[in-house]
Amino acid sequence: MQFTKWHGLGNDFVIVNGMEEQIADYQQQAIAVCDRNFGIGADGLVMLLPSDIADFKMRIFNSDGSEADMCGNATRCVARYLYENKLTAKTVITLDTLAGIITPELIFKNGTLATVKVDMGLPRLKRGEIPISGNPEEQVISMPLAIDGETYHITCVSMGNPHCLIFVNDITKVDLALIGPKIETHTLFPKKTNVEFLQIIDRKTIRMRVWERGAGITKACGTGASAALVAAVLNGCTDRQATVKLDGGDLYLEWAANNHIYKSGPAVEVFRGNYLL
Ligand SMILES: N[C@@H](CCC[C@H](N)C(=O)O)C(=O)O
Repeated sequence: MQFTKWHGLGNDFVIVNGMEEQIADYQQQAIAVCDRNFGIGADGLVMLLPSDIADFKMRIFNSDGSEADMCGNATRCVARYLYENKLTAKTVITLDTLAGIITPELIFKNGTLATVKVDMGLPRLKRGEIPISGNPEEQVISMPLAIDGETYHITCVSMGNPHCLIFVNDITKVDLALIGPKIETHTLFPKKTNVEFLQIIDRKTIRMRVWERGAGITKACGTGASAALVAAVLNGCTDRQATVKLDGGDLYLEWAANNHIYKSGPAVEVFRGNYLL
């Protein structure tokens, strides 16, 4: 199986052109290739497939084999992969995902790729859309949640996939590996959730660390950074444009007047190879 290894701020993916490669079971393949000892090593497997409603279909599988609805960092990598491998000549590419049509745009300056800007679509705030148990019409903004004797104030946002965001005064004091899985698998979240801790630096800067559903601690999360901006605005902490500083680097976010979230950042190819099935 021919593959290419990419990352967006250290959130890394094995990208496979599913229009060329035949894979019997994507979930099993994701577990195998993502393994950092026995496989290629990645946070997720991205399959590129044909679509009737967009330029391409993107499917993303977490390292535990579960399929995710969307992946913000992967969309930037996929756009650059498609363009540089001449699978499209377009610089604005539509991707059919389980979260709807997502549109990355390659932005060049003086002939060199400067950034990839992604129209991440609309944030969804109702419990029923995220999903969170309880009244499906309600929003969850700074709701107290007690775990192991500690009370966290959670704000929940879907960017096609679920995010539970928690503001803290000092992010270095958060034991993400301990608390992340407890919130991910809490009974409030019927489809589990991604978990983000946020420290507000100023009205234009957020520091974020993430525990991802199905992948654990990762260096960055594009849907999570998008949800972080929404949560920060809803809690009155930042303006509608902010930099989200992740362990792997910075993403630039805007919650625009059309209510869409726009996210800009890098996409890097690391190596190509032939995986022996
Ligand atoms: N790293 C991604 C999100 C990947 C999917 C997530 N773990 C889920 O299960 O929802 C991003 O950059 O958005």
